[in-house]
Amino acid sequence: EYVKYKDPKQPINERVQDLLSRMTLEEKIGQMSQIERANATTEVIEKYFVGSVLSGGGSVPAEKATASVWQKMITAMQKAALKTRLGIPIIYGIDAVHGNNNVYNATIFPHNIGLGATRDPTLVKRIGEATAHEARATGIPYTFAPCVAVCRDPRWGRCYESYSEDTRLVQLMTSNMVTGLQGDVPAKHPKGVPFVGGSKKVAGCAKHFVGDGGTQRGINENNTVLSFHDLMRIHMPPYDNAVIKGISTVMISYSSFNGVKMHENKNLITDTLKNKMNFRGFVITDWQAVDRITNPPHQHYYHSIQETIHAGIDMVMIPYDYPEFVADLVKQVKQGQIRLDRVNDAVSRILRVKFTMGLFEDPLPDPRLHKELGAQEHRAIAREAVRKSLVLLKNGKKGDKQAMLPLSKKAKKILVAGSHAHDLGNQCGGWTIKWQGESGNNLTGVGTTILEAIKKAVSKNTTVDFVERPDKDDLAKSAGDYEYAVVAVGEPPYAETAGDNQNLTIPAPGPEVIKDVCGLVKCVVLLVSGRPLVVQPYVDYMDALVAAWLPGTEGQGVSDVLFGDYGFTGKLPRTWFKTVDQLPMNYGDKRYDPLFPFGYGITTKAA
Ligand SMILES: OC[C@@H]1[C@@H](O)[C@H](O)[C@@H](O)c2nc(-c3ccccc3)cn21
Repeated sequence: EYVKYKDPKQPINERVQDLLSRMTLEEKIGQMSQIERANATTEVIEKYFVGSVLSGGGSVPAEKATASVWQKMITAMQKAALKTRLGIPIIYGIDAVHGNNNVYNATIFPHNIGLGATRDPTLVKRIGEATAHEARATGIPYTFAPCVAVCRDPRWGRCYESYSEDTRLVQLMTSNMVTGLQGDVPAKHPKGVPFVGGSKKVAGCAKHFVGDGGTQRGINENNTVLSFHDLMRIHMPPYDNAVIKGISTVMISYSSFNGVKMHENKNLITDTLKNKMNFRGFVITDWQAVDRITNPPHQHYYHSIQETIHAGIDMVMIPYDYPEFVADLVKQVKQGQIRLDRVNDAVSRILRVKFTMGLFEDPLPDPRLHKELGAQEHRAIAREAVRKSLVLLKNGKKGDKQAMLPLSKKAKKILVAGSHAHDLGNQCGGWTIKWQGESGNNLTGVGTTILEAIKKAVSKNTTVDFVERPDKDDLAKSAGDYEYAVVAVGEPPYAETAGDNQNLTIPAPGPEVIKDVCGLVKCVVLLVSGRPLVVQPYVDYMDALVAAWLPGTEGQGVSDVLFGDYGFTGKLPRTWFKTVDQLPMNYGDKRYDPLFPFGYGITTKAA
């Protein structure tokens, strides 16, 4: 018999209403549930009418799983969903935040702070497009990106996930990343209605709503204390850009605004984002965030469900305790403690996204896209992004006859030193294969370290010595042999609270390596970090200093610029402080005394 919601020629709102009218309460609440891959068996998907499955950071079907292994897993889950009474497809989500970064052999792009340094919106759009293709290569139609945080304090462990401290720069990059991931919204597309342009694009997620980058002292998930005016001036504008570009989903922040947990902030989620800004996609929680609005977590869980659903949450990321969530929510609706029209609104929004993105017509992964994973053209875009993200902060000492950079490719002998010279894990940072990332070279698959890139760039007659931690006395004997040294040091990989840091010093033995090597050999220091660090005490030792941020797998982007095939064009996306006791200190503050100001960057021409 004719089933309206299955007819793609019907208007989306009519398909939504028709399907909603056929659903039981259990089927509705199943759609509101997002569970973790590890327990998303076909039985669970069928029994709970699960609406969404996610890979938490590092959650993969198998170590070094190929694109086809990913697709097989998702296909099995999807077929289970399609077997349910109404055949509503699941939407599978993952954190593809700098490429499809959980996946072995994926192209790993620079993290957002580096993209902010490029000041190149069309590049960011192309990165979004490439990321969408690499996600679809693994059968994944939904990414929890872009993070549109405006990081106001680099002590925050997630500052590298923020494009900038400057709201307008974040807005510019947000518009372009959303468009790259989801596709260009058609002309006259109504503001706020979600849009995904077909099966090579993915649904995006603007996160973490709102003020995640404004917490006190940068403490992750903590309290953002601001006037409402300043919250709307500094942290809200990127969400308006995302909504205008048809963002499909918005993820709520663990943090609080003036002491109110964002996950139960009805005024901001419903009154502001949904009603005033007309966001028509779905609002999703962060991981176990309903549990975590209380301390200790999961206290009064029954009540927390009521508070968060009433605040405007539509989909709940309940990786493990979905049975309790579903039972509690069904009970509260049946007893009238949670209104059915709130549930209907949530489910309508979820269905609207699934219909819009064509999930009902195209529910299954497309094996023809396997080759998109780690494709050379994506690596070329990533390499371009690395080139444009590098910020040159010093280029020669006072009185030098000539600048230090670009380096000569024809030097007889050079030294490469430091913990970040030959370490892909350090180069990629957090959210890489594993949630926290990991130092070392056996994680990401295809990639080029800074050392490997340097070796490829120099002439075949150049000897390249790599000593990760040179001994000062040994070096003193051989220093004269080296025309110059490249010292790559910085931060180990980290994610979220593990990255919170109140002193922001360069981790040992970085400072010692800088002093030892640069004290004996002309040196350029590459700082590989998720944010500005304390460098003032060491700058005088250096002949040149480059902020490289977290460049990802395409290390040749670094050598391209070091050796002058391309000029330096990057500009600081955030203020470089002198000392941490100045923090928070942002461009535009009355008291502004940086080592290097927001927007600073020495430019050079290609040699
Ligand atoms: O990976 C899903 C989301 C991600 O999109 C969010 O940006 C991030 O805040 C986040 N933290 C956890 C997470 C935190 C602690 C333990 C386990 C998982 C999970 N997630």
